[in-house]
Amino acid sequence: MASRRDEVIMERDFLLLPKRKGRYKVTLSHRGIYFSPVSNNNSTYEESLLKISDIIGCHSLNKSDIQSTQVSTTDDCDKINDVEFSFVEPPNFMRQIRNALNPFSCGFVIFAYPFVKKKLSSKQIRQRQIFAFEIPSTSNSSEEFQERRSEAYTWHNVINCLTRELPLNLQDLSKNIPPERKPWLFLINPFSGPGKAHTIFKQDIIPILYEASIPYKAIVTTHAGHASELVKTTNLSEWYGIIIVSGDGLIFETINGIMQRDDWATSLKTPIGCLPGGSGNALCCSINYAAGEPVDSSMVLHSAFVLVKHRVIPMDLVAVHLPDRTCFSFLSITWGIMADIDYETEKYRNLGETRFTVGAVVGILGLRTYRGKVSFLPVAEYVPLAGNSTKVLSKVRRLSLRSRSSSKATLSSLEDDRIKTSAKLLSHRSYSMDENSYKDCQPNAEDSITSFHDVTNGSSKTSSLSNTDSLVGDQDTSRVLATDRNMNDNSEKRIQGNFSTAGRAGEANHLQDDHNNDNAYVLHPSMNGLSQQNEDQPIVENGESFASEQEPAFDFDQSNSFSEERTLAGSSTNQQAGPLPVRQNVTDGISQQIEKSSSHITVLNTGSPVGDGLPETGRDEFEIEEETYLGRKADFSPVPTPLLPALEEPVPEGWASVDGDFVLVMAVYQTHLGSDMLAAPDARLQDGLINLMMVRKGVSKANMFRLFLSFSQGNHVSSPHVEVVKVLAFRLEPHSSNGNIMVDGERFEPAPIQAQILPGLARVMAIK
Ligand SMILES: Nc1ncnc2c1ncn2[C@@H]1O[C@H](COP(=O)(O)OP(=O)(O)OP(=O)(O)O)[C@@H](O)[C@H]1O
Repeated sequence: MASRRDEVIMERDFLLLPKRKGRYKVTLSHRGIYFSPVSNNNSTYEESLLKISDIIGCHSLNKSDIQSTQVSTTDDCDKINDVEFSFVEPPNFMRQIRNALNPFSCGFVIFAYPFVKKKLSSKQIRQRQIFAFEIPSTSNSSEEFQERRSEAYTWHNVINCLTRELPLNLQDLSKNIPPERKPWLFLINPFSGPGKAHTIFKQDIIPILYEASIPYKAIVTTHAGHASELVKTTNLSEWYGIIIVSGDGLIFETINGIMQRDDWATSLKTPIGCLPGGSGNALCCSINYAAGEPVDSSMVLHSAFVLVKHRVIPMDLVAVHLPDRTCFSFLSITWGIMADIDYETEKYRNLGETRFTVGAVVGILGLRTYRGKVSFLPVAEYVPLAGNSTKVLSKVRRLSLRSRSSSKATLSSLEDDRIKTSAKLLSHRSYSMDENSYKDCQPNAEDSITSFHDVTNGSSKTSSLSNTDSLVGDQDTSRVLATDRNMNDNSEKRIQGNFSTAGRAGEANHLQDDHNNDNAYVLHPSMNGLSQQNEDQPIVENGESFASEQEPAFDFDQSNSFSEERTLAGSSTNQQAGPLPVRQNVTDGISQQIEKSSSHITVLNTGSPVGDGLPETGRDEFEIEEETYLGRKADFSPVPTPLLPALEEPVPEGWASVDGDFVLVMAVYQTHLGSDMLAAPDARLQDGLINLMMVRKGVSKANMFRLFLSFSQGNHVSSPHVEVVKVLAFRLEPHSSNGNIMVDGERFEPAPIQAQILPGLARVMAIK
């Protein structure tokens, strides 16, 4: 018997359906469900383990429960539930289980997605496995049936609590009843990428939602801008989260729609999930990568798994000031070859990711350069290239970031739905990157000594920072402090900004404020019914595959249930879309912050760019509202961007500038720009940093080919042709109107733009 290190929660004998061949001893622990045949002789059997971390749901096996759920459809829901049940037909194996049930069967079905080795490959991929456990009956009495039934419920409920990471009452297991989930809102773009988003949703996602007992509503977008219109007016509190089944364009549209609401700060707490339906799917790739899931063609299943098993995690956004508006980006800003590839291959989006490969070849063969100026606020010392040489004489120091492991502290801090974390800017050069807590970084003597990772020689150093220009990051103490040579003895020129992140409760909290949803279009998958197998995914029981019968393909359009826009009957607050958060220069922002005068968060005067309009006497310290970004109090006010002056004004002191000819300028804040483009390998969803990369004129086409080939592994960051700088803010000033500027895949005319990181502003459904 396998050794177990965790506590046994429940244990008893079961029969394994549909065969009922012999009894199995089944033990439930926090780690998983162990089971092995009960032998009548002395022979020993190997014990199997279904890990809780691989299980997405558990349904009751009780036949009467299944029937009662099926007949419990109301008039309102009839149509939807017809769709539900006609689509989620039991697959072959599930049908066998269903047929094996009798009216007195009691037990539970487990839906798990463990990693298995892919056939003819060394790759590990997740695969659906279904196990049905029935409690053997000992008599025909109704008392015995009731006992078995209530015991089966307890198993089913406890397993669901464990899979949803809900706290368990170990004293009285029957008290563990997981709360119903709040419905999820899916927005599906039928024209994204190769146009498969709708099919993916029907074939791959609905069964998984069913297995995980997640109620949902799906809206297929009918036009560009549809998602934005919806999220601007919908009562978002009705939904657990918004899940985008598309590419990155629809995520951009959704986030920017939310940011146009008056209550943007509150609304942005609605978690955003994504499923890969587009051609690049950069956020899906980045989320999968952060979760340790494969980032490849099997991504739909892995993304769906991450989605169902997610926690709510803060994600950085970037405020982008364009000449005529502000938008909010979650992915990247590109100019030069990457932007050209992205824009010029849009017409080939039906090729999926291949369009980027074709575009790269065309782009490199006709390599273009663009003249302009890039200014930025680095978090580490920036050592510029010598002249126009493509050889980096001295590499930029980069930060050594924390590991990608999950931060329980962050998650638990979110559950209070209060600010318990904050990132502080102690000066233009200092920034806390601690994922766990963004602890206070009040300057003191200790702070002047800490360590940084110097990529030039790969060594960690301890450095005294007084009068240095280096970023200092102490990973262990969660402190980052740096002093700026220009600011050190000049408090008037220091900025001390604080970006606070307020948390949203994780799922457990969401569930607590669940409510009855009477929306006619919300689908409620049965908690107890049986699911259709995704035909691409063989069902495996104990490692044995069960070929599924060919199910007739469901005609989605005929159902008329998802293929058209649905009004959110009863779900709209009729709230007017708020004014687009306007670009706010530092002066305005700080003036406003003074008016609010609050505790906790302190912004010191930034010096020159802030000068106008501020009282001379008030320059040292201004206070801004607590919960600047995410608290409810931030609603109805523009998003503060204290690092950015007005676009017409010069950049502040302490910024670096590079003027010249560029092949590429790229600012990335997610790891991936596509499944084959590990653009910023050490980026994190919530590290509060922009990875600014520049390739200057002079690089040969052969080297550009090499550079693009090295992209898939993220090795381009160590290429001598690529400058990588981690920055908090930057400005890009093209000297001509040629080319394209792409923000999250959306094109903008080449014109001056500037951007600032907004740490942890959004919420995503991910696993860290
Ligand atoms: N029904 C629709 N008809 C036409 N355009 C739509 C519709 N729904 C959404 N859109 C628009 O389609 C655009 C492209 O979508 P999206 O970026 O999600 O796909 P993609 O470009 O193929 O994927 P990726 O960004 O990953 O390359 C978005 O800007 C969105 O506004």
